[in-house]
Amino acid sequence: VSRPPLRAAAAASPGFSGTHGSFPRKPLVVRGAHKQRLSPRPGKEARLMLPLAELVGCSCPRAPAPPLLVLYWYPPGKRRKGVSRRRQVRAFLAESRAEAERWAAAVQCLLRDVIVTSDTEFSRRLLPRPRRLLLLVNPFSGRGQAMQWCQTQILPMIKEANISYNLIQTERQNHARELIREISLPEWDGIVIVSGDGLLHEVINGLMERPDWEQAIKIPVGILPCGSGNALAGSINHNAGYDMCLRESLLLNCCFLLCRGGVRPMDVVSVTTSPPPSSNNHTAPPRRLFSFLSVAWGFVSDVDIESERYRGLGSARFTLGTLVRIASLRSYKGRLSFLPPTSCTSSPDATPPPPRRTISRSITEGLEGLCHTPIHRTCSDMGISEQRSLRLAAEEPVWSGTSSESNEREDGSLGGAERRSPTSWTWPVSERSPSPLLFATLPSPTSPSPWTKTRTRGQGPQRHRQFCLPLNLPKDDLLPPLDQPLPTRDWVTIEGDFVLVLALYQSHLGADLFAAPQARFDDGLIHLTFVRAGISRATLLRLFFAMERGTHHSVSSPYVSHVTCKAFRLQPLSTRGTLTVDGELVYGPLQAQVHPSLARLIVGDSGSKGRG
Ligand SMILES: Nc1ncnc2c1ncn2[C@@H]1O[C@H](COP(=O)(O)OP(=O)(O)OP(=O)(O)O)[C@@H](O)[C@H]1O
Repeated sequence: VSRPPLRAAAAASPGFSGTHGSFPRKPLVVRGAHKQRLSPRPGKEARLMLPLAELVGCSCPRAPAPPLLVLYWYPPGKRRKGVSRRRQVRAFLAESRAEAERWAAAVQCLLRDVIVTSDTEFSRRLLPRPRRLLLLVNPFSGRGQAMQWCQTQILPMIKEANISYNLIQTERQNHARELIREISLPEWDGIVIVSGDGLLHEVINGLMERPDWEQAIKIPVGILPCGSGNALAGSINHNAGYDMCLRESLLLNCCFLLCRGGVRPMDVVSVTTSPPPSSNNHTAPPRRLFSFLSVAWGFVSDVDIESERYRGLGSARFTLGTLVRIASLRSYKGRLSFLPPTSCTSSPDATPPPPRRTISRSITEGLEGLCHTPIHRTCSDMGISEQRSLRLAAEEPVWSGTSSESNEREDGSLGGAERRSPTSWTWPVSERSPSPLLFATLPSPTSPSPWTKTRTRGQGPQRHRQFCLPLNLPKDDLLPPLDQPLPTRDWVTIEGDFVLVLALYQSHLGADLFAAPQARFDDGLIHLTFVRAGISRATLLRLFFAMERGTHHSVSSPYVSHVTCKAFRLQPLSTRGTLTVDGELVYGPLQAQVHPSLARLIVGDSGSKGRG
């Protein structure tokens, strides 16, 4: 197309289709752009609608290129479910460079939600500054394709969306966590991990370990899935209304949503775990961490940890791990207590309650009477201080995007060394303690070579070393301390042999495991599924197959229960079975409470078929 529609750009926004009211200054709601051939070809439609919801960005190539407006579209694949989006580039020749730039400004205003009216004069001045993202890449996540996918899929799309970025490869376990504790956050509009869910767990905990955690945890976080489970990415994909998909298709969907940039509140669950049994220090206090995904005990966590050895299979490792574990089905003795949502009143943290009475009714009897939720009987400038956790920038590749700079700072105000040195536990004497920080354990600094795939995941807190938690962290006001009994009122307790206990707060447990269909990012609920010993292998298998479609709540079994709660406590009563938080190994007993909407998640905008 060689002349209009670009020629018409001087007027309001011709060429864009949308709705607006009769009052001329009412904000326009623009749905897309019409493309029309000046000389229609026989058999082809002259007019084509390019929906704004599929547009990622635009550019105007500099001279000596002709005055072009280039639009980047990523329409979803249509032929088969789960087929990747396809990149489409459409270039339009304008009459002058100024006109092309005015069109580019108009497109970007619409993409960045700048309010426009029918008499808006589009120009670059209306635009907010480009977004700046910090990308943290775990090169060993999943099948080790994260860097390759960065180059082939992620970075090109991010550049097309006019987003600037810095990219850092993590070198070892807890690298991202240390980095996040120290960077200057105002430099960034978001922190995006290019990895599996484990790296986001580090980022959330790094944010909560900062003295300024209250602001820090509000920085939007995003995920570009390169792991083998990709639970959060599956939830984001589902939330956008897209069909379930895996691998590159899922990555492209998530990258597209990231470029669109809408943010939603996300619940965070505070989890208090026990020190490792091997810990020499018997007086070691419980460890507190923050979780965005799940707590799992028994079957699910065993599969997660044991299937590490099949990592080369990608997400199929969980299928194989599930089959292996079903073949040698185990049960685990324990006690599970939970607080249903209707009965939440604050705060047992004053005087400890009298000893708890275990509810000894059969599980379905007892729970159906007590629970609100029906039990389905049927079943830096990174701002990084120069400590910067031990040689970050010098040795690892750091790429800068369109307008970002590598602006490392000299000031080490949050100096990590003092915080890393203590080797014993110290609790503040009182709330008025001069130190704003409390020392706790953190995984050992011993770092495996970044270039060998020695994954420390799953080796547990034995490797932990010291880290600091701010004193003013949000209180778990529904829970007494871990070593004290729970209130008798309102709590439901089940004791016996379990096959699994799964507490989930996202809709997906893996990209293809729709394990909590009712869950929303900010519903303020923990979705608990527990399966008691006695279930047959066939029913368990059916349960997992049904989970792929989210229909497992209709699998009929008296051994399977689904409830929601605000807090729970889990006490393993035998040494069997692993316990994981967001896929990372921890030790029980543990307890957890949801903190609604504490964090913010990049989920894409309403331009996609958003849910809720
Ligand atoms: N360079 C690295 N070398 C070794 N471990 C790393 C490195 N970078 C990060 N890690 C650790 O690897 C752990 C697992 O990473 P992550 O969950 O992101 O990927 P994954 O395990 O492949 O994904 P999934 O959980 O979906 O299987 C993280 O907890 C992180 O601490």
